[in-house]
Order: sequence, then C-alpha cells, then structure tokens
Amino acid sequence: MTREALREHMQLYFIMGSVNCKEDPVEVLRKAIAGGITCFQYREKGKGSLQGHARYELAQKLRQLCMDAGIPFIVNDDINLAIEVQADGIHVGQEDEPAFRVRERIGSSMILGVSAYNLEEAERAAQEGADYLGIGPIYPTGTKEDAKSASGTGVIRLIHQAGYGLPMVGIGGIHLSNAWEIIQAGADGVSVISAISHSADPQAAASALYTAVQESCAAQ
Ligand SMILES: Cc1ncsc1CCOP(=O)(O)O
Ligand SMILES: C=C1C=NC(C(F)(F)F)=NC1=N
Repeated sequence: MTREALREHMQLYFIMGSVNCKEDPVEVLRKAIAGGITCFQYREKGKGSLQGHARYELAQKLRQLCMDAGIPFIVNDDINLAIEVQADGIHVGQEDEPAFRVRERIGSSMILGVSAYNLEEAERAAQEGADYLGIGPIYPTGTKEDAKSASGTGVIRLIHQAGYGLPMVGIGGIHLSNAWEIIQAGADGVSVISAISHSADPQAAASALYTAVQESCAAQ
C-alpha cells in the first residue's frame, strides 16, 4: 500500500478488543464498518482479555469483516497473531519490541504502526521504519489503564511541523466534540475506542465521526 493510500485509511481508525465492548465485538465492528470507519485495529488487552484459541478465533472473524469491506486489519502488539491471521499490519507501543526488530520479523509488505508520545519517540519511530504514527494520549482517557498524562494537541503540531511525512493519527479521549482539533493540529485522522465501542449505536457514532473528520480535513 502506498503512503498516500495509507494516509487516506487513517481518517477514522477504530480500535477495539472484546474488553472494550458490551455487545458482541463482531456485531460492533460490523456496525462501525457500516458507519464508515477507514481502518481497524484488533487490540485484545487488559483484564479479561481473550487468550489462545479464543483470541485467534475472534481475530479471524474480525479480519474477514475488514477484508470484505476493503479496510486494513491491524493487530496490536501480538506479532505472532498478526502473522498467523495474515493481518495487513501490526501496531506496537513504546514498551513493546523495538520497531526495527518488528520490521525484521514482518518484512516490508506488512504495515507497521508505532505509538509515540512525544517528538523524540516520533523521530525514532520514523528512523526505524514506521509506516504510520499513533500520537497520544491527546485527551484524558479511561480506556487504557496505564496511559500517560494527556498531552493536548501541541505534540501533534510539533510532529507535523517536524515533517517526517508519515501518516499520523491522534488517539486518547477523542470524541465527536474534539475530533476537529486533532485534524486542525495536522493529523491525518483520529483513532477511537470508546467513542464507538461504548455507543448504543456504533454505526451512527462512526458515521458522525467520519463526517466531522471529513469536514475538518476540507477546512484545513
Ligand atoms: C490505546 C490508547 N493509547 C493511547 S490512549 C488509548 C486508549 C484510547 O481509548 P479511547 O478512544 O476510548 O479514549
Ligand atoms: C497505543 C496505541 C496508539 N496508537 C494507536 C494507533 F491509533 F493505531 F495509531 N494504536 C494503539 N494501540
């Protein structure tokens, strides 16, 4: 996938695991896709998360939905699972394997996403061959237990101005009311978990977010 195609897919990047949903994760993703998400990450983490065969089974079902919809299916952290289910990509955080080692394992065909909290981490990720960056947490979030303190949109502006040219999304506490600030600061899109996964109507939530991002991009 070209960098520009990937940039397009970063507009509304939904992330979810079974822990983030009250309903059946397969149904939540089906609705989110109907609402217009442009990329999906399977992030099975935290208390009560699925392991082993149950995790593999769910990953396969979610991957099939993404394939049918033509959107990238990214796996968080679990490189073996990503390779096993032939995911389109892997996303790693700063505490995980260093990006350059992950790249050695997955090769150049898989998408490699890397989390960055500040300019220094973004710089290192760019040097180590990341295909996109996830910057955050931008706003306070209750979804990731060990999240660092919310940085605000300044770090997105800083990294955008550094001009690495990598597609990037903001993440952390993003909702319909603040999505425009993420785009206005220079991100190519927004990444959300609870704004969609906790919604009574994931399709409507995704659709509203997608419209908000589209309008913010047009205003840039
Ligand atoms: C995975 C992750 N990384 C930084 S914040 C976060 C959680 C984002 O969840 P939400 O969109 O519900 O705030
Ligand atoms: C911790 C994370 C930070 N950013 C992203 C993404 F939005 F995909 F870039 N995913 C994560 N799991």
